[in-house]
Amino acid sequence: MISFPNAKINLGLNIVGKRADGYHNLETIFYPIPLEDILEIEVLDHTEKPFELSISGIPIEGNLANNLVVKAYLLLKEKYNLPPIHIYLHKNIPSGAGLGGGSSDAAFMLKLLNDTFELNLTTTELEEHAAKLGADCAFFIQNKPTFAEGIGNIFSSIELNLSGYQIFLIKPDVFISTAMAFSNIKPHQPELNLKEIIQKPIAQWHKWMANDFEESIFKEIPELGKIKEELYQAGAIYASMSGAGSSIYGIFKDNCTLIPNSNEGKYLLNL
Ligand SMILES: C[C@@](CO)(OP(=O)(O)O)[C@H](O)COP(=O)(O)OP(=O)(O)OC[C@H]1O[C@@H](n2ccc(N)nc2=O)[C@H](O)[C@@H]1O
Ligand SMILES: Nc1ncnc2c1ncn2[C@@H]1O[C@H](COP(=O)(O)OP(=O)(O)O)[C@@H](O)[C@H]1O
Repeated sequence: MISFPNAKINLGLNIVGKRADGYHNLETIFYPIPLEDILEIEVLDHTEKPFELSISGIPIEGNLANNLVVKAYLLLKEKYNLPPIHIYLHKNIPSGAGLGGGSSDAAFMLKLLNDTFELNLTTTELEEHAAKLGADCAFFIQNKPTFAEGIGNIFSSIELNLSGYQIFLIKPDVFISTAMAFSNIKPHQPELNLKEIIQKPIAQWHKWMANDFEESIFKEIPELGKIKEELYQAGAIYASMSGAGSSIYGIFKDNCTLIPNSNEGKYLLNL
């Protein structure tokens, strides 16, 4: 069975407080975008190994055994005694990009296992399992526009439809540490709640909606701020960094003339 885990962008990201455990409370909107990995599983009949994993496409750093698709499989195997499987993962979503690719792979793996082995897990049960694998992971179970708060793990669905718009996404070749990004932030309450901002015309969003990571990250890596500026100059009606970076996106009213090139980390997507 095959599935296509998609990426997300953050529309606005407010860091609203620091918690006693050192983590930060935030408010953001996760919006699914059609940039997709490919994930396939096949039952292995004659093997001693619990699983095999083949990965292709954009390289992922880190140990294969730490891959979130493996963690998702082992999580359900422990409870439901699943047979050995071969996992094929083709990465099209750049990692370390603020696009949630790893979390999406994990959530789609849970859904794939649920369907393939007829586990009859409910959406809520799938979300509970996903939450154990990463804060934003559960978002990809329902995979629809969502307002997130807490550490990015408390969800409420919102009405927002950007169909007909285009998004131009740029993943520059720079690394940003999420922990470092958080440590440079002074939490504050936004002037206007994100749920109210997205009711306004998109052309007004830039007046109200911000990604709180941008200020310090753009100071450290001016190239990123320049990319955002260039997206506005090219006609974007709203542009922002996604998550803790490093990708930057611009939303266009179906008139984007920028040239995509996935080898250079540039993507044009129809929403
Ligand atoms: C900020 C977001 C918003 O979408 O960025 P992206 O991952 O999408 O870029 C996410 O919540 C990122 O969550 P995630 O990427 O899972 O962060 P983790 O690896 O769990 O955390 C890395 C480090 O960031 C800090 N951290 C993370 C989440 C949070 N709410 N408060 C924090 O202070 C902690 O120091 C933690 O050790
Ligand atoms: N299937 C996967 N795809 C991408 N990254 C993965 C995966 N499994 C584990 N990771 C690890 O998760 C980290 C964050 O990846 P990802 O979720 O794609 O980025 P981001 O948190 O910036 O949205 C990567 O550096 C990688 O080491």
